[in-house]
Amino acid sequence: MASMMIKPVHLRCVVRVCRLVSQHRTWITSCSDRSFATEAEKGPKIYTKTGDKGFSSTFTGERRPKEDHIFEALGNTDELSSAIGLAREFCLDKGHTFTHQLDKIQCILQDVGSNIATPRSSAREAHIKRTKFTAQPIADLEIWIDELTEELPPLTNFILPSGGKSSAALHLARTVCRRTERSVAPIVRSGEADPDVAKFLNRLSDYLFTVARYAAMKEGNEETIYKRPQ
Ligand SMILES: Nc1ncnc2c1ncn2[C@@H]1O[C@H](COP(=O)(O)OP(=O)(O)OP(=O)(O)O)[C@@H](O)[C@H]1O
Repeated sequence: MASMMIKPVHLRCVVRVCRLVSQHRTWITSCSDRSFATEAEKGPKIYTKTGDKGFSSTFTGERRPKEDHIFEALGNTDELSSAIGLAREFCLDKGHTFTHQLDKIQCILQDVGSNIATPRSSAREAHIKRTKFTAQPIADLEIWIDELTEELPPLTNFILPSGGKSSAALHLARTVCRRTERSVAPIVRSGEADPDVAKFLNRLSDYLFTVARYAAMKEGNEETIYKRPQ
């Protein structure tokens, strides 16, 4: 989860590093051997050990157990972005033209994480302003779904996740998206996260289904059709 968002602890580290830099500035500028990097030059360590006892922090500074529904949803969002990242690599290998959409979605998922990590009940006005989730990404997904669907043959059968590596990886990302949606739903229902986050995830699984079919079609791969076993 370290790459998921800028944590409060990172902000604290930035402050600490700035202080260290100013304390050591005289030494740094007078040092002739620049290959001897100070802690301040290297930046804060990725591990703070503050999570070792099974508790972690929300963006609002609350300490909660790691099995809390907030961290569950954050973990799922992180996994979703990773699944899309892997699918994107397969799609890039095949020269697909929609990979910029996957890039954008991965960035939006960072915003989804920030919104989830900021429970409204403990958030100050500044937190809410900074982590507000807008409706625009939902509209973007709808435009992309409609454009891709126009090129696809109509769906007449149940299809199974298949159709080549790009397509199958996009289907896998779709299923992680649905798990993410399931874990976010109770958080939104309790008023702790923005309802547009849930809408975005709901639309994203439709987008991933559509783009998976599109990838299979563009690569000339057959999708496996469900057949009732005889
Ligand atoms: N297991 C987890 N799953 C999902 N989200 C997590 C998990 N652990 C922490 N988080 C969230 O992700 C942020 C970054 O994770 P990180 O692993 O750096 O936290 P930590 O375990 O509390 O700290 P550290 O790893 O430095 O001891 C945390 O501030 C918290 O909001």
